[in-house]
Amino acid sequence: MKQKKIGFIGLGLIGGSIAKAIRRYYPDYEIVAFDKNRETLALATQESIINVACTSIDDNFRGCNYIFLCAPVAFNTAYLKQMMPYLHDDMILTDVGSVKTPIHDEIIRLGLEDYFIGGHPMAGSEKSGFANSKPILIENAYFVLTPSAKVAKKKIDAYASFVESLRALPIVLDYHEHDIVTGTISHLPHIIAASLVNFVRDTDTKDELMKTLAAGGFKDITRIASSSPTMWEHICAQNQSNISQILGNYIETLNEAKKLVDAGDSQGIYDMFDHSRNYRNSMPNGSAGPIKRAFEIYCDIPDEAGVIATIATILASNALSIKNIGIVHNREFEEGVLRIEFYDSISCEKAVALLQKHRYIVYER
Ligand SMILES: NC(=O)c1ccc[n+]([C@@H]2O[C@H](COP(=O)([O-])OP(=O)(O)OC[C@H]3O[C@@H](n4cnc5c(N)ncnc54)[C@H](O)[C@@H]3O)[C@@H](O)[C@H]2O)c1
Ligand SMILES: O=C(O)C(=O)C[C@]1(C(=O)O)C=C[C@@H](O)C=C1
Repeated sequence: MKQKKIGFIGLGLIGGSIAKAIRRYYPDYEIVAFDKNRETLALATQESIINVACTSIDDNFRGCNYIFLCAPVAFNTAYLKQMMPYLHDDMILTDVGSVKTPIHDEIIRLGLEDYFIGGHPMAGSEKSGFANSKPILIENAYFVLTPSAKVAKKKIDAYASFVESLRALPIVLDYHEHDIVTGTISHLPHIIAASLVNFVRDTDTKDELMKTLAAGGFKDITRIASSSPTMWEHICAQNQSNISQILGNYIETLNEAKKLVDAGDSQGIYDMFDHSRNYRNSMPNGSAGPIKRAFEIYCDIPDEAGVIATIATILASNALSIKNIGIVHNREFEEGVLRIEFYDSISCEKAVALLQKHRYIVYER
């Protein structure tokens, strides 16, 4: 079978992670990449992730089966015209940008709808660049596909299968709807996180007490405030009208919360937290879709000798069989936690209760 050729324009966190996943599952595919950063290309070549490093968009991109545009969103759109000489009937042109309407508008303007299916992995990190990319980043994450109106169904099916084979979860959406949904669940939270951090900086005491005392709550809600300013400047400009509308509605919600506090409305305040807790707890933690959910829990462990043996003994002495156990580092638990896999959901639930009783911090995903 002829091996495929994949092109990347931009090989940072997301481009690099997709390229690494392709290299993992399709070691023989040819990967060509252009990135404006030469060190990135050198690193990707050194790690044998790419076969060809391009210092411009050149003839190396001829004959690609897929071309992934993985630069900041406005640059992806700006590159479309330059991609035209490299498009052919059997290929898919795609992107990974966090906003979809402007790139689709430009695709229509240039008459490239037969080739283009927008893409957007719903996974990421506050860290950027190829050095932080990992094949596991897209694993079990939704990967939104926004097909152009004229693209062949067989191309959509092929792209969805390719995404699945990289262990991500394809989901097809209309691109306008995509921009409203991501505006609410991704763009708004990034603006809230950034403005909250800046609010603390601006109102902190002289001796920076707020900065010193900020604990789990503040850190949980503001991790993403460390994200790339360039990436977010592009996203806010490209999804401007949706974000403006959503921000306006959200400010109304904040005003409602202020009214409850001002009025000392204890029932209203209770309800606000009760409703949010119920809805947040109803959000799926495990993977949905075609990839089977593992019955696993994650446990914070102290850095002490024998701790894994202690946990294994607690579980075994309560007749809970472990399928797999080991320390993991992934996009969520970068410092590393103990991952324990069981054979069924009941064992999982019993293990959580048991370990919590022994004062371990346990996460279910
Ligand atoms: N970071 C996330 O959480 C996340 C998640 C999903 C999608 N995205 C989208 O993925 C895209 C890339 O984001 P990222 O997080 O990988 O950013 P990144 O900064 O890690 O990577 C961007 C890469 O593009 C290169 N680049 C920048 N301008 C370029 C240009 N003009 N020409 C060629 N290369 C250029 C940079 O050198 C870098 O290697 C963005 O469109 C973003 O909206 C990001
Ligand atoms: O986990 C993170 O750090 C992210 O911000 C990832 C995140 C998000 O969830 O908002 C960021 C931008 C994307 O387009 C998709 C995913």
